[in-house]
Amino acid sequence: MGAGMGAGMGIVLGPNRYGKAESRVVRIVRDTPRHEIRDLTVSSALRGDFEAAHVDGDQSAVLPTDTQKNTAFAFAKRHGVTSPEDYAIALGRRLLAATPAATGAEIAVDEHAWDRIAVDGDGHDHAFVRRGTEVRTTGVDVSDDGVVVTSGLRDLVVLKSTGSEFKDFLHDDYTTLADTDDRILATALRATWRYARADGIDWNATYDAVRALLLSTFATTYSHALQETLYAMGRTVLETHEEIAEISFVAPNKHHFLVDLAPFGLDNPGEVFIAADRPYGLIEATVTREEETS
Ligand SMILES: O=c1[nH]c(=O)c2[nH]c(=O)[nH]c2[nH]1
Repeated sequence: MGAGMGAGMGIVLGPNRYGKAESRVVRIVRDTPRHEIRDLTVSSALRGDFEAAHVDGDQSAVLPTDTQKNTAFAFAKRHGVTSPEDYAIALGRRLLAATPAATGAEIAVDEHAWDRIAVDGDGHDHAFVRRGTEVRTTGVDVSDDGVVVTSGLRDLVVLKSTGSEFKDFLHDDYTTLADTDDRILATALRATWRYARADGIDWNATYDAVRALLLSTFATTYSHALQETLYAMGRTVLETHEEIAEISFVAPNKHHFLVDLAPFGLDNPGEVFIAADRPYGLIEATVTREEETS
């Protein structure tokens, strides 16, 4: 009963809980060249006797939601993520133990599944494709001039956990970004390619072949920038498919920021990242044949 609130009016605090929702925790295991990825959305909530925080504005029993978030990232390193269940139990126990007023800690973990990109029949060591997000697209223009087919895909989400750098870029007074020799490169690719003709094309086989080329080129090309990766993918497609006149890309740079775990006595050599939602870089490029531009 909240003595300090609604005194005499019969108003009391009902059920309540609080926590940090949807921390995007990405854990890379990189003890060997064959990396593993666990990609989690983690939410925590504490329940218990937090009446004083609501009724009296007294935060002394409240473990901040910011601390709950920090613990989620630190535990991705300290405890590791062998399964969402094991990680969630460890995190829940820790938050409960750290908060005397809590009687329960609820942890929800969504795991986003990644498959290794297949290159020559083998799963790549550090390049991954997100399971089940992509959409195949096509648009056709039919007129007296003929039929123009532009096909493609969107939301092909790919990530490489090494083999990507970004440095020696232009600096001005507002530049704060540090050079990096090793970063996560990830994007939700949108690619559209225009066919040079509409006759005699095996649409399904071509789609499968282009998709496979995009993936294998992403996986095997060392990246100096997303721009270079897009150009490499486009060039390979045009070199391999004479029936394709031009290919265009729209690629959000899905930033993964290394989490500073030093305050918790933990190093973080490229293992625990926060997957940022927005803002994101947006890189767009068309790769075409010389005759198309003249
Ligand atoms: O691949 C990249 N291209 C950029 O143009 C850019 N800009 C930036 O801040 N990071 C990156 N990464």
